Amino acid sequence: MATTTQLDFSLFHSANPTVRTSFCKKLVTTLYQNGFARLINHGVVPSSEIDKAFETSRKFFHLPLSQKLLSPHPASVHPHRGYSAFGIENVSAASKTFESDSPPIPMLKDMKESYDMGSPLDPLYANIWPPGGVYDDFQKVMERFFGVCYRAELEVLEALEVGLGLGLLAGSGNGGGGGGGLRDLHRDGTNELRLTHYPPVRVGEFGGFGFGSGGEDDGDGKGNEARKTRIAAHTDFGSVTLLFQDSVGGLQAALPPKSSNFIEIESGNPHEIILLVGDCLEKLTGLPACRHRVHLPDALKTEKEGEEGEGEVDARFSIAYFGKPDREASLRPLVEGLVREGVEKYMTAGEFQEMRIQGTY
Ligand SMILES: O=C(O)CCC(=O)C(=O)O
Ligand SMILES: [Fe+2]
Repeated sequence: MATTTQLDFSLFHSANPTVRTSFCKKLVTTLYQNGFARLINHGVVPSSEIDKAFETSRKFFHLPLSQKLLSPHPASVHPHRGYSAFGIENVSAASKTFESDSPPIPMLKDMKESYDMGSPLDPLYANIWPPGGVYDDFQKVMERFFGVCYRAELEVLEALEVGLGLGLLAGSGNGGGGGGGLRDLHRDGTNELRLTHYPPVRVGEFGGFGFGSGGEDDGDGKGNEARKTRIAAHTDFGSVTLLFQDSVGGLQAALPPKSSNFIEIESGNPHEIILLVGDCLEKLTGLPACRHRVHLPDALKTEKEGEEGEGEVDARFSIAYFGKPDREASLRPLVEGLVREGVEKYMTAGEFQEMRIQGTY
């Protein structure tokens, strides 16, 4: 199994400026090389809050389907809020419509159910909570966790500013003058949080391992019914994703970042923050967006030598916090070398996200 390095985020809080700066540079180098980083000792999202969020998520998904459907994700793409039952969202469909330099992504059905929420202060979209009596603590716990993650996001963005040498003119934004900090573009907190539950599944149901009728890498788009995964390969739309996972495994990232070679991002423990570079951060800084998926864990791949892949992969729970630039923020690169000559107007983050989300459902 590949091993991916953990970075000690407590060094960012060091009183010694040299230690702090060198940590930030290491973070940036790691993200340039991998598109993701594993942060430990961060303290910024307390372990007790993470445990509580996972416990709440488990309780929510264990409710009867009829109860979960009382806070349904609308049939349209907006608002991206509420509960999506097993088989509703198909991430590879969205990824296919997006023009990128990544290899084409064959159609795979996602085996998951999820619950999405946004900022309680979002002026555009309200959250869709379970009605009274269904799960009364849910909203309180999730809103609190959302706030904690936003504070963590701002710290991560600050570390990136230091590591990239940005933000020297912090406060100026990036409205054409250049040189503003990343945090200036993330003031509204119009971010999203997603709880995901991947039910237990037989090993043989996964596509792409030479049994069943999978075959993820042939990409002919046929026989979709048989091609299943937990979540198909994609990049996240925003700037930084803070991901928390349990110990089941199967989260995989393309390494090198734009390739189709996937390595497993091991589950250290649920308190680790897995930091993924998203599309907007790539546009702003040139750090490569992390193409990732959740598939058959490496530890179970030996089963492909077995009879019919009859073993079972445990249920998996994850929590993803998607930090995004403000809707009005321009995606003009903050790194001057990336600014394209002749381009006068860059898309706003809101316009870009809209383009990406169309086709997800
Ligand atoms: O479940 C995971 O670990 C990843 C989820 C994910 O990539 C997403 O929801 O965008
Ligand atoms: Fe993702």
